[in-house]
Amino acid sequence: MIHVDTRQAVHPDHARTMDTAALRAHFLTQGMFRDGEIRLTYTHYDRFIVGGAVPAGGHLVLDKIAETRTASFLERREMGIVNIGDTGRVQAAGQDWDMAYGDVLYLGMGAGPVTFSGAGRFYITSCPAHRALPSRLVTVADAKEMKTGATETSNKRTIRQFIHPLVMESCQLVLGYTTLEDGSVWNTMPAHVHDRRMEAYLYHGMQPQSRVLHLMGEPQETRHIFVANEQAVLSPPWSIHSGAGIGGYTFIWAMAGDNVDYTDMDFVQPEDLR
Ligand SMILES: O=C(O)C(=O)C[C@H](O)C(=O)CO
Ligand SMILES: [Zn+2]
Repeated sequence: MIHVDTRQAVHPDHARTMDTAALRAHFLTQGMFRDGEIRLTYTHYDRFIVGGAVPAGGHLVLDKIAETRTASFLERREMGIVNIGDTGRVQAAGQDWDMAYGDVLYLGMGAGPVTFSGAGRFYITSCPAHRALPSRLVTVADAKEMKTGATETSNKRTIRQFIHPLVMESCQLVLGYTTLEDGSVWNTMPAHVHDRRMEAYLYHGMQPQSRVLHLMGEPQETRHIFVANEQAVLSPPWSIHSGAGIGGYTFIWAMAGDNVDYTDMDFVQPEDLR
């Protein structure tokens, strides 16, 4: 079963008038990981798709969805998959990849139907592509690792870049994940925006009772969303995306837009946030 939820793009003037329920309805995705289901959210920000596939020992096939009106999902799209569960298998274009926890699989445009199996919990990201590039499994050992932040500022963390120009080629998709050190709570502080690219944050590895207070909005009109384990926030190009957690967490960041330059960020210092 494939379920798709569509989110329209929201103007920042509209977003600043929203109450909590409206902010959550437009920018938070919940319940993506359900046994035996593929559940996707299609956002009109850069036509990005996020979702989950949990085969739970069976097989799930992502072949096509009505929303793209294409013969197959990947006909004009590329995909990045992260396994946040136990070992599972992905098959596409006549190839099989066994994915351990934390592995990332890039599937190029035209790879055809995608089959998920095993004990994996697969986080799916996808955006339009303009040419077919080779599919590739990127393991944790292949990723580019960056240590950043400090204990004194409660934001010491490791950023791992997987679908990134320093590691491999993609059309629009840039993806990796960031893990907080014990005792550090803040991600992406100082905050930034990048009007050239939208971004999505999937938070995982959290205790069920834990929450991340995710900050969004224009830098001088910030809002917050309380996020639970395995929920994602869609970050419009005009929005900061930053958060502080109660307890440890990892978040998968994925983006698409005009460039694949990870360093293209307009920083906003804490004293300039409102
Ligand atoms: O911890 C961080 O800082 C991040 O992971 C930042 C994201 O990668 C990001 O926002 C990239 O644009
Ligand atoms: Zn960003």
